[in-house]
Amino acid sequence: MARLKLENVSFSFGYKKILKDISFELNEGEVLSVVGPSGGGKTTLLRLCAGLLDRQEGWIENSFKSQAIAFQDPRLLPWKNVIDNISFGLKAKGMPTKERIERAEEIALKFDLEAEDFDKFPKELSGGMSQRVSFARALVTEPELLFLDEPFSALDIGLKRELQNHIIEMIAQKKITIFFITHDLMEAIRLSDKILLLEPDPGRIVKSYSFTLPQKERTDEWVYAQTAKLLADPYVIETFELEFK
Ligand SMILES: Nc1ncnc2c1ncn2[C@@H]1O[C@H](COP(=O)(O)OP(=O)(O)OP(=O)(O)O)[C@@H](O)[C@H]1O
Repeated sequence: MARLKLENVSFSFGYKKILKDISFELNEGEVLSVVGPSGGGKTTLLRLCAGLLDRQEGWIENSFKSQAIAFQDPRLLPWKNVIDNISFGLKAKGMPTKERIERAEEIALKFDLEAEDFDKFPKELSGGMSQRVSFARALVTEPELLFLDEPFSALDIGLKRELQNHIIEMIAQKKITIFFITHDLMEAIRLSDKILLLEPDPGRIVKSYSFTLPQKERTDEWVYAQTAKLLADPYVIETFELEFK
C-alpha cells in the first residue's frame, strides 16, 4: 500500500528553525490535515512532502506513483486558455491532443465551468472560476496523492462548499489520498480522517485527532459540534493563542 511517511523531519530557513521533529504517516485512501496558525510552517511542510524543497534532517518516504497540488492562488499559465491550462499535465504525459482535450472538457464541466469559458484566458476569469480551473488541472491526471495548500481560503462560502463536495465525492469513491494544510479547523474537520495540530516556533505536532465518520455522512451539525469540542481543547487554545483574542 502506498504511503507518505515522515520520521523526525526538521527544517530551517537559514538559522531559523521552521519545523522540528515532524513524524506522521499518511496511508493510501486517507485524508490527513495539518492545522495551525499562519506562519507556523504548514506550507513548508507541504513543500517538503511534495518534494518541492530538499530534505535537511529526518526521513521522508513517498511511495505514491503520481501526485498533484492545488494552491491557495490558482497559478494558471496566463498565456494558455482554460482547456490548455487544465490539459497541460496530460500533454506532459504524452497523451494525444484529441484525447486530452476531451478529458479536460469533461472535468471542466464537472467543476461547473461552462463551454463558453473554455477558450478564455486566466485574466478573463473571476477568482472563483480560476480556482475551479486549478482544481480541474490538479485532478485531470487522476493523481494518487493530492496536496491541498489552503485552496479554499480565498473562496466565497458557496464555491468553497461546492469544491469540498467534489473532494468528498472522490473520498467516498476511495479514489484519492489527500494531504491538506489549512488554518481553518472547521474545514479540516469536514474533510479529514486525521488532523495534526502544528504549534509554531518551531513548527511541531502537538496533538492529533481522528474521525471515523465517513465524510459523506458529516452533517453541518456534526461539523459544528466537533469544531466546538476542539475549540475547547487546551492544545488548540494554546496553538491558536485563543485566550488572547
Ligand atoms: N523561502 C523562504 N525563505 C525564508 N523564510 C521562509 C521562506 N518560506 C517561508 N519562510 C518562513 O517560514 C515560516 C513558515 O512559513 P510557512 O509559509 O511554511 O507557514 P504557514 O503555516 O504555511 O503560513 P501561512 O498559513 O501564512 O501560509 C515563516 O516564518 C516564513 O516567513
